[in-house]
Amino acid sequence: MTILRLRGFEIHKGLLDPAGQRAVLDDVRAVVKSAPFFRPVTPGGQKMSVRMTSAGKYGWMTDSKGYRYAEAHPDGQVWPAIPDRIMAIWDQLTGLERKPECCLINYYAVDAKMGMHQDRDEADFRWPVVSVSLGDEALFRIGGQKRGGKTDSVWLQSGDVVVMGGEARLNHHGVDRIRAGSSKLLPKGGRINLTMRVVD
Ligand SMILES: O=C(O)CCC(=O)C(=O)O
Ligand SMILES: [Fe+2]
Repeated sequence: MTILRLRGFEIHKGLLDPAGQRAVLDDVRAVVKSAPFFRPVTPGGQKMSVRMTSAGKYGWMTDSKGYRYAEAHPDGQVWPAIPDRIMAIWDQLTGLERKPECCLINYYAVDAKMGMHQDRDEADFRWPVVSVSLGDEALFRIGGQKRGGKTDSVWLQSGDVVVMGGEARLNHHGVDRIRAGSSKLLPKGGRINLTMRVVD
């Protein structure tokens, strides 16, 4: 197993083997059954291209009222628990007693992307963010703590897991594009990304 370090992010290449990816995908499907994907709208009124849902005490969401963590899905139901197998990835890579209270699930159709941003709606940036890639490859761009400036890009493949922590916790990052047809994991193509965060 190789670990790449890029701008302070740790990229664990192929942490999940194909069987592990399928098992995590089954867990994601169970979450999505009770908390269906929705299409979030930015505070500025733009529909995001990704579809989202969450597991855990909190879900991350955005609408006209702003970016925030919410204790209920837009349909009013509480979020399902973070599946054990997904939590185990957090345990393996961070070794922390503290557990994430949110696992955000993003679905990228092949034409979806995510603009450069920081993950900064959490209370304490000393806790890392752990990000799992499933399905088609994504061109992931990493910058610094300030907007603009130099960036580096890397293709994330199914089974890769990124740890965004330490000095790099507030580095800007985004997804420029998805490489259609690059994985057979999702029958209809596209990509799923899971990000685990400590919220409170
Ligand atoms: O899809 C990814 O790899 C990153 C997702 C992300 O940055 C986020 O949800 O905050
Ligand atoms: Fe992010």
